[in-house]
Amino acid sequence: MTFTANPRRTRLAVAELAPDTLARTDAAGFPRPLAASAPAPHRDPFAWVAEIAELTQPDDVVWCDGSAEEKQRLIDQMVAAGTLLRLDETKRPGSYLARSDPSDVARVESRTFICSEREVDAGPTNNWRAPAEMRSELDGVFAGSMKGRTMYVVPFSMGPVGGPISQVGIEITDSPYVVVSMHVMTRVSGEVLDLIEGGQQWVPAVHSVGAPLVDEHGERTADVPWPCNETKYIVHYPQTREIWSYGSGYGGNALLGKKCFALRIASAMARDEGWLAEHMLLIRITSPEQRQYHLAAAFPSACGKTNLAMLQPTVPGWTVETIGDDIVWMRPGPDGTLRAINPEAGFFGVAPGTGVETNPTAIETLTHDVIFTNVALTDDGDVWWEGLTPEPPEHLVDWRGDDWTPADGEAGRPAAHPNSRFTVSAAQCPSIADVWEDPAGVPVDAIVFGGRRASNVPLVAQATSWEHGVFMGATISSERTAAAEGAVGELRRDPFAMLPFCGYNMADHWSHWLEVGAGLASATRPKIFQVNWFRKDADGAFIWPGFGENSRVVKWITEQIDRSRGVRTDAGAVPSPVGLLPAPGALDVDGLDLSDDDLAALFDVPAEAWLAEAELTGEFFDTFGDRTPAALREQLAGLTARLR
Ligand SMILES: Nc1nc2c(ncn2[C@@H]2O[C@H](COP(=O)(O)OP(=O)(O)OP(=O)(O)O)[C@@H](O)[C@H]2O)c(=O)[nH]1
Ligand SMILES: O=C([O-])CC(=O)C(=O)O
Repeated sequence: MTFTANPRRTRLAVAELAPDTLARTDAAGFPRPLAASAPAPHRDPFAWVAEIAELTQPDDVVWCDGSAEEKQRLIDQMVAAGTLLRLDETKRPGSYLARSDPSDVARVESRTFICSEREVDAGPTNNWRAPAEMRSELDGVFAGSMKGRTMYVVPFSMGPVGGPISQVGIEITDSPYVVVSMHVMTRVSGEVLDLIEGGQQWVPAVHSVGAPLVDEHGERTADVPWPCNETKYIVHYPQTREIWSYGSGYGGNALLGKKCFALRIASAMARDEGWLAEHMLLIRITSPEQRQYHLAAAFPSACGKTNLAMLQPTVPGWTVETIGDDIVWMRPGPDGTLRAINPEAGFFGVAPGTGVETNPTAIETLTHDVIFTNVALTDDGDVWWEGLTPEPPEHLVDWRGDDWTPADGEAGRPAAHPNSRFTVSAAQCPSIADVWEDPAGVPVDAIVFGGRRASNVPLVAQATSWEHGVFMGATISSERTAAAEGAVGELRRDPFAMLPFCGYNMADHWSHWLEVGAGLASATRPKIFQVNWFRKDADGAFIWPGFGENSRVVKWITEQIDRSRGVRTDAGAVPSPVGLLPAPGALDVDGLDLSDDDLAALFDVPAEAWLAEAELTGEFFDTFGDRTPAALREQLAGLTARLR
């Protein structure tokens, strides 16, 4: 095994990592627990790297520094290995296509585990396993898992390096695709090691594709473009802040700064430390009067966060700037406002459905320096996916590498995988706000919860109080999308859009939200709203035009904030059993091809259906037993009474 030291840290010679730190037994001869058991904040990163190398047995260990040269070197290596295909330089400069193994295309929620000491602390919505049991299982799984491969050590920051709301981690991975993606999605930097040495808490994250290049006889085996393993583990120890991921090279399973750290582990940190880690986009809105508002919105995976984050308003005089499209960390500031950052540095966005009509900003963002995964390849070396252009090209190579013609599409075989993605730096997004990297964050004025609902849920409603808003968040249901394995279209509860991402008991998450809200200054406490772009008519067509037209809803939301602050005195809303709805005429629908019946259908609150849903909400709350906050039970009783 050879170690390539981070050039900034020459003292990391292999001799210094040898035998002491690699010993598997302590001085008294007892088996030493593997890296996985020491609480993260006190762990020595160099000893930890040595332990993981000892366990996984790679050929080489390479410390990554986040430089452009490092990224290009790995890209060139992946092009040579067939993992990446270089796209035509004149059409898509600096861009590449990866085709994953067809079995490794989305997050695997059934193999995602929250290993808190007590099952009740993971709660009924998470897969729980006892930490000790999982640790010993993973010791076996990871033993020798990197044989024949290079182990990369990737120090990264979520949020600007050293910022007051930021956090750091180190991902160990045997996948160069993951390293290059981490370069785009996080801030990979040697400075992170300085922060860790200075005593900053950090999250150790181990990732292996689970495909050693040496067989059971010790013989070298050939590599494949997308190595992975049928068996997968996405494991989190929220109490000791650790992540172990095995068997997948894809997105949220493997880029461990994203869902694993920035949501599952960070949500547990946030609960302990009084802040919030949420599955949200973050935008800055400027009105024609130059008033500014910051809006954070939680939607389940593939329900429109990236689209709303890059909204091009159709209402004249308004602008929306992007700060983040997937994850938001919010911390009460010294002045009682809620300050928010986007901890990521890039977008890992859904390709299908992204076109000039729906998200022109994304299309502009994607003109160069992009890694596409599982989209289709055109005959002239560019990419295509369903929704990029109204008509598909005459011939394509589909996401599996097979020939494809429009007839295949008509036969129900999409050219791009429904969860195909682009990985691109946020800095190259034309609508990125100049404050997007402000370490102190932006003050949040509005919090929005959304989902994909064909019926029942109105286009927009405002919560009547913080508690009511938390109730709205806790009761989100949404139709399943292709972002995770499972039946697409099936309605499932997705509280706070965090069902797959909360690293502790979901009901405790609701209590935490109630507490954080109570601690905010009442004058600037964000107002909470619920939206639904996806309501359908009897023929199954979307009633609301969506996309850029969502700016009309955003405008009403900001006007409601103005009203709450006395900036406007006109009546903007009328009560309904489910919250405040826009008063007649208050939602700007000028110029939209929307009949009065359509508008009525968008805001219809069918009492019967809502009562049935309220009953199911009661059952859902019961699954959390007495952990469900009393305030939410009161909200449910209030809703039921109003509906009756
Ligand atoms: N009908 C309709 N579809 C929309 C709207 N906004 C987004 N979509 C579609 O929803 C899909 C997912 O949108 P994204 O914005 O990528 O979703 P996301 O929430 O960022 O997804 P993740 O990256 O998985 O978290 C795309 O196919 C979009 O075209 C809308 O306002 N109306
Ligand atoms: O994590 C992923 O693989 C992709 C993603 O953003 C999501 O599913 O919300």
